[in-house]
Amino acid sequence: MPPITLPGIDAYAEAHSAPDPAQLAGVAGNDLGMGHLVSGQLVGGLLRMIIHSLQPKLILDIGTFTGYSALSMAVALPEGARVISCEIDPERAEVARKHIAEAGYADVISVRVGPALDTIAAIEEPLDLVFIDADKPNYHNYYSATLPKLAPRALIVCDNTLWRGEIIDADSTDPDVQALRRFNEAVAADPRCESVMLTVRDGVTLIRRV
Ligand SMILES: C[S@@+](CC[C@H](N)C(=O)[O-])C[C@H]1O[C@@H](n2cnc3c(N)ncnc32)[C@H](O)[C@@H]1O
Repeated sequence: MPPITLPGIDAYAEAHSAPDPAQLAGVAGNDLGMGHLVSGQLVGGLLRMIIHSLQPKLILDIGTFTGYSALSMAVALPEGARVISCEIDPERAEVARKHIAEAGYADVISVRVGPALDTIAAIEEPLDLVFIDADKPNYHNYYSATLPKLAPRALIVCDNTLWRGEIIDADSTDPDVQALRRFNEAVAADPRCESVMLTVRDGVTLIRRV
């Protein structure tokens, strides 16, 4: 993925940030030949910083893929806390379950196979942290479905909200760009929340309910 920052800046930031925890070795999507889909070291580190402060009990990870984001967060969780991770593709879910079991987190992370919106609808406990990183046309649906379920100090973290910088290309006809643009505009205009869009890697938006 081409960076949205100056050439070399992401590599510099990665070199001067905590490395991926050892439990993530081999989880970065390469076994499925799609390493570019994982959220990566900087986003994983940002999520762990949030978790250390927030001390969440329940995290929702929307978009499991190989389990990289779920494991990135699980390693920082306090005792007794859990991650529910949503994946529509059964093959990817199996790969993720294998990685999660090998890392010793099978009791902490539950991978739910099926459309994430169905998984979200079945969750009754308050969500302390939500990481949205699945199909872009559903970002607004994931936001709408999780907002009413948030615990008082919860955060929603959304990946890829600047989409390789193409988000500001007014001529883009890419359906993902158009969906992300509609999502970004809706969040910025929603009086129920406060948000900040960070130019980290591919764009990361943090949202809290006010
Ligand atoms: C970008 S990848 C997730 C990467 C992961 N969060 C990480 O950091 O390693 C997006 C994943 O969302 C899954 N996905 C797409 N549509 C979905 C849906 N409707 N419900 C659940 N998962 C979905 C895809 O199969 C894919 O594995």
